[in-house]
Amino acid sequence: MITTARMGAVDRNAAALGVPQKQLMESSGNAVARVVREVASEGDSVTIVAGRGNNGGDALVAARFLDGYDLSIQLLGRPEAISTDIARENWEALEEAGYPCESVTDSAVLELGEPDVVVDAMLGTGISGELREPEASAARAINACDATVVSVDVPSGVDADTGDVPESAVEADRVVTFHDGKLGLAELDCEVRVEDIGIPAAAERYVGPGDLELGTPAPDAGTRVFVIGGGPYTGAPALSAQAALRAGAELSFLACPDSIGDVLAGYAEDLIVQAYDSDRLSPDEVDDLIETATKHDDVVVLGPGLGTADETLDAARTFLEEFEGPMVVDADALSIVPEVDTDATLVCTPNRKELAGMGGPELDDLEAGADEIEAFAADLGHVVMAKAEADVVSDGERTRISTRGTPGMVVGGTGDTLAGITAAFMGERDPLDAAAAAAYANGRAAERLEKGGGLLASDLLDELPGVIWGER
Ligand SMILES: NC(=O)C1=CN([C@@H]2O[C@H](COP(=O)(O)OP(=O)(O)OC[C@H]3O[C@@H](n4cnc5c(N)ncnc54)[C@H](O)[C@@H]3O)[C@@H](O)[C@H]2O)[C@H](O)CC1
Ligand SMILES: [K+]
Repeated sequence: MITTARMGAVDRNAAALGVPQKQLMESSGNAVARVVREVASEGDSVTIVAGRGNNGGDALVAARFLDGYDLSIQLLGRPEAISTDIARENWEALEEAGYPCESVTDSAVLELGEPDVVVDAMLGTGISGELREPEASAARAINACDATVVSVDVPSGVDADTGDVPESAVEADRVVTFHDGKLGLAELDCEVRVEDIGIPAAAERYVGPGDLELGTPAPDAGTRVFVIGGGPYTGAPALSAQAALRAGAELSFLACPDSIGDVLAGYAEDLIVQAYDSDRLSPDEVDDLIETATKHDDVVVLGPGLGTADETLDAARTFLEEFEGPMVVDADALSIVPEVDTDATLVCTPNRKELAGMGGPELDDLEAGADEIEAFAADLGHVVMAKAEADVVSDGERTRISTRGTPGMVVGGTGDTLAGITAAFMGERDPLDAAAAAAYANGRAAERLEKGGGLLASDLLDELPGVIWGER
């Protein structure tokens, strides 16, 4: 099963891999025609009712695969109103080649007659809410006639994600949907066929620009990130907190020992430092930290630069046990995740060594070990983003790989930026989608800098907005 948002992301990744949407539309149209051939006999009359989006475009392609039938092609609206280039090009090709095309500009004029088959291609995944005119009248006409109704992708009007069926929706006999099943089609009383349209498996497996779009909230999402880190180290928490801002967080707070508060504040005026009265994180601070994070619906980053003092790990353990919000767990805090029972929503971001230290697989090549990482994430019950040349992100059921980045990223601190970006995205996005998008953004930032060696994690910061809002 796939959501329509994820389907859109996979489409976009396919285009980035060199398989553009128009090619997918050709496959979709072909698949629609195959189902029409199953329900119609040679010479039967087939009426295509096409909307102005790509759902209509699929059916316009199908027309070219239906020689031998008594075809009628009705476009709902004026050709100038076709909303995508690829659908318009397919319309123009039909007109040019002399197919029986009509543009219906007044819904009352949709003359269905008594066709044997109607292809319902008014609306697919682009719909929201009850059908508007002229689609609503056209749906009534389709439902009133005796024809076998073949719906393209989804019966027009039905929400492919939720399965909501508004009163005005088309009642289909058959549905041809593409690439993968849609949750919203499961309850329908008709035959649903899932057809392969030639999307490369890599478009789902490897993160691409579609994942960036899917996992990145709008720049005004208003997410607050709360980094709990520092003590023995100062750079790591500052990088996480700054990366969160560059990735669109509205505010980035840093909770740290007061011994380093001034140092952290001195790194960047954009950070809000909340120092506690101690040399390192200890259980005494946890209640306050949870109260602050919970009150403001913060996304927490726990771990960067915390160190491994016993009392610090005790504090991290208590925090995990008691916090119930979204959080990224990185670095020194990772080792305790397997021992705690938590209601928080976690993305854990171990490198190879930390992964093994958590009881996960010992791997040289993370990509080759993706199945083992998936199994580990399933056991752990949290999203795992294992980091190396390839980053492997898994929630135990879904696994995505990012091969973006450069060898220069081995430098210290690039994991800290990744944790901050992930947190900024997690405020408004599914944790797996957020983590996958963050891996892509962090890696692309390094690629854009084109440094063979000598990359600094702090170099990535300036580059992030251009990647995130320029490439999504
Ligand atoms: N990988 C794939 O699955 C592929 C699917 N394809 C097909 O593309 C459609 C989705 O196309 P899109 O252009 O995004 O949207 P629609 O055609 O569904 O319609 C958009 C159109 O409809 C208007 N609209 C929205 N809500 C309503 C409403 N309630 N009443 C009337 N009109 C409405 C909106 O304004 C838009 O203009 C997918 O389903 C597949 O069929 C591709 O062919 C390739 C790959
Ligand atoms: K449809």
